[in-house]
Amino acid sequence: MDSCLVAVLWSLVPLYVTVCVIFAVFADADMTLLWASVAGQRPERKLKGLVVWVTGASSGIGEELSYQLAQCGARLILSSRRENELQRVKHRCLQSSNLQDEDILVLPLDLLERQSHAAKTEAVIKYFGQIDVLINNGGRSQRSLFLETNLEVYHALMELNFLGTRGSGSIMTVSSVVGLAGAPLATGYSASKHALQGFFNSLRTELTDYPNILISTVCPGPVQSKIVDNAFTEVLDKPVPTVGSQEYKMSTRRCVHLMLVGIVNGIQEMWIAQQPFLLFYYAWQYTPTLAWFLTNKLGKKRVQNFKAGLDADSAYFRKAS
Ligand SMILES: NC(=O)c1ccc[n+]([C@@H]2O[C@H](COP(=O)([O-])OP(=O)(O)OC[C@H]3O[C@@H](n4cnc5c(N)ncnc54)[C@H](O)[C@@H]3O)[C@@H](O)[C@H]2O)c1
Repeated sequence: MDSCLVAVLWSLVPLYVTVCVIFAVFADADMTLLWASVAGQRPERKLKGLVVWVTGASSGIGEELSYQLAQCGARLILSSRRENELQRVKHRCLQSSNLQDEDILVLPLDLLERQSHAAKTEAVIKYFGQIDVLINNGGRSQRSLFLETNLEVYHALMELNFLGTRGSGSIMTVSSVVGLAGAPLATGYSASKHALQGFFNSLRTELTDYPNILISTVCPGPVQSKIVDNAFTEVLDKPVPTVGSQEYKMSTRRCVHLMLVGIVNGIQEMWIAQQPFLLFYYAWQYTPTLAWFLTNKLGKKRVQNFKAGLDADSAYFRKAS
């Protein structure tokens, strides 16, 4: 190789190392999504007037999605099981945006009652005449050890997170980091998210003749929400005994902003997480042996903490006492 070219390449090494260090410390999403958030289409320009259906709109990520979509001028269908909570979210959407009452349809829906979904969809089409974006966000997590968990819990997780989430149209589906990797205490949850990834990754390719249909999958790491309060345990309807502070997790606002950037820029898979979780995604993708080493080390602590009665999430990096 020409010695001049070698010298130029060597001179670029510090720049490359600096970029990598900055990414490793500050990045909270994959590079495509971060680039789109800096140089891509703006959600407030692209979402105005679109009809967007959000499931799981009564709390956490879905609630924040509703507020940011309303501020972008999207017309909304808000769905989850509790109508009073949806009315509360609608009220706040109207207060914080220029939308009118008729721009937001509150449509209570149980994702487990699949026989009702066709009628609900017809109701939306009758009301708005179209659905531009469906955001499959509703779901529940899990905090229990496989050996202690009833089969009904696994059935419920697949019914809700996977089967309750199928649909048609332009679809954004909220998966998880555990849709790409595994995590102890979440065997059924992780399986349901892997099923989602497999289903939508296959469907996306089947629909390549329809380039206007975007099938997009979001894989968030830990995000502030009610997810731990609402998680399944080893027995159906038994609440999680210890829910620690969620404050160390990524803010819901930031996660949702990146999700909207992703959808308006046509990004098919989005990784959204603070460090060190984001680096973990890359480790799983490019260095599985290292990823397994880390998973086994951290996962062991997570199980020990859980068995000691600590909140498995906030105690993740602490030793059981
Ligand atoms: N918060 C996180 O750390 C995190 C990380 C990765 C993925 N996710 C995913 O994000 C999505 C939203 O979760 P969240 O963190 O906002 O939790 P959350 O518990 O605050 O919100 C979940 C929403 O889903 C709804 N829901 C649950 N069961 C339902 C049912 N049977 N029918 C209709 N609606 C139902 C709830 O009412 C609520 O509105 C979920 O799919 C979750 O798996 C969350």
